[in-house]
Amino acid sequence: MLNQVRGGLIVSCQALENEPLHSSFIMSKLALAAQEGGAAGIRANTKADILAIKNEVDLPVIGIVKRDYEDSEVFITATTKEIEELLESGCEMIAMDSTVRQRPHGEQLAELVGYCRRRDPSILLMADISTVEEAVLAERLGFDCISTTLYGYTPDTAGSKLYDDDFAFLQKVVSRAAVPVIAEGNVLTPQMFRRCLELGAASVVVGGAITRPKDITARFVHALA
Ligand SMILES: CC(=O)N[C@H](C=O)[C@@H](O)[C@H](O)[C@H](O)COP(=O)(O)O
Repeated sequence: MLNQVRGGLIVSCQALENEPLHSSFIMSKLALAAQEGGAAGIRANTKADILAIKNEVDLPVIGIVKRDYEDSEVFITATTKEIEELLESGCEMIAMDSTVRQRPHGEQLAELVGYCRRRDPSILLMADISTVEEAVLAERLGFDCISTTLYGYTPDTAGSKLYDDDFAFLQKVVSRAAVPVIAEGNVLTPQMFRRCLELGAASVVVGGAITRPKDITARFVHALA
C-alpha cells in the first residue's frame, strides 16, 4: 500500500454525527469522486463508512475509529475495541493516536501495536503524532509510517498549523524519521500539497479542503469579513 500512495494524494472522507454530510453513503460517493479525480488512497472513519467505501472504490484505505472516552483525550483509534472494528472493515492500514497522552482504561500504545501484529500481520500501521519525540517513539514501536495528523490538536501544540513556517514541523519529522512520513492536517491548497511532497513527505492526506463543503463555504464567506 505504501508504494501505491507514494507521491500521491490520499483523500480523507469523514463526517461525524454533528456534521451535515454524516452518512456512509455520502462518504462512499466522496471516495468515488476522489478516485475519479486521481486520488491514490482514502482515509476514513468507522467500520460502516469503510465498508461502504470499499464497495464503491478499489483504492487502499487508511481506517480510523473516532470515539470519545471520559477518562482520556485520545479519540482516534484509542483502544483494542476500535482496532477490532477496523480489522473487520477490510482497510489496508490502521491509523491510531500515537501521542504520549494517557489512553482510555490505561491501555498502552505498545500493547495495541502488538495486538494488531498478532491479529493480522498483513495490516499496516500509521502513527498519528503531534511532536518529533512521538514520531521517534512510534518508529521504535514498529509503526510502518508516521502522520502529522495531531500537530496543532493537542494541548501542547494547540494554535499551531502544519503549514506554519513553510511546514517547519513536517520538515523536522522528515529529517528524523526513517519510515515514510505522511503530511496531514490543514493542507488546504494544491500548492501546499505539492510543497509537502517537495519537502520529503511520502504522501499527503487532504480532508476538509476537499470533503468538508461547510468549511470550504465558510472560508469563502469569511473572506468578506
Ligand atoms: C485532528 C483530527 O481529528 N483529524 C482527523 C483525522 O482523521 C480528521 O478530522 C481530519 O480531517 C484529517 O486529519 C485531515 O485533515 P484536514 O481535514 O485538515 O485536511
